[in-house]
Amino acid sequence: MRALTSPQTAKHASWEYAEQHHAEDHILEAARRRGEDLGVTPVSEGVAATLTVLAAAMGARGLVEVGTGVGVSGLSLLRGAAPDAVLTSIDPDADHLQAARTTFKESGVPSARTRLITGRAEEVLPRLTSGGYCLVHLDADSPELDEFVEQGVRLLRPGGLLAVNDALDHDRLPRPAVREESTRRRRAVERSVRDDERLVTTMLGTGTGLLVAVKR
Ligand SMILES: C[S@@+](CC[C@H](N)C(=O)[O-])C[C@H]1O[C@@H](n2cnc3c(N)ncnc32)[C@H](O)[C@@H]1O
Repeated sequence: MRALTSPQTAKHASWEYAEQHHAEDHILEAARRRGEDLGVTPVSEGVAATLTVLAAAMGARGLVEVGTGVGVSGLSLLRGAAPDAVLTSIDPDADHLQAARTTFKESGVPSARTRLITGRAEEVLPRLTSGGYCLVHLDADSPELDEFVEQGVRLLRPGGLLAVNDALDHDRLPRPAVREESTRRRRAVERSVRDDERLVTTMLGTGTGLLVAVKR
């Protein structure tokens, strides 16, 4: 009997189903609408849910994020983290940070649990304490992505977790013919994380790829 759907179509349907496994509440929906207004693409629903689960599994207390955006990923991290966890999140765009503040406020996150820093990660990350954090999330496309990864590993305590969103560069990374700068950058990051003996890593297919690594 002929298959009704191609393997690719079936695979895509499974991915879409998995993305929506966790229905989002009205607070994250409102944050996503603010993202549309500002031209910010928040992490996907599947990535948001994965970040919550990872933060919960670790009982994360100190978290660092590059690319606050409208706060979808930040709130998702805090929802999984320990009740006294503090999220340090960095973004150079004041409008994005304001939108994220609204997201945190609407969710009832006390302001003491977020440290929102207006700045570029390449300037801010080197000032943060080595080994002082449980989880580092990177979600900003930058020519300095490899440096953010190196800084992220430096910031993690042993057992800490690094997560890099959009690690498959909008699904372009698996196509060898694609040689966009952003794709090359992510290929290099994937290789360096995989080859780094300090790390245990895997690539999750959620969203457009979530590269995760634990520091030994
Ligand atoms: C894809 S959005 C982040 C979305 C956010 N994680 C969320 O879920 O709402 C990328 C963000 O990275 C910020 N960004 C760009 N360059 C940056 C840099 N060098 N350091 C820190 N953030 C940067 C942008 O201003 C933008 O808000």
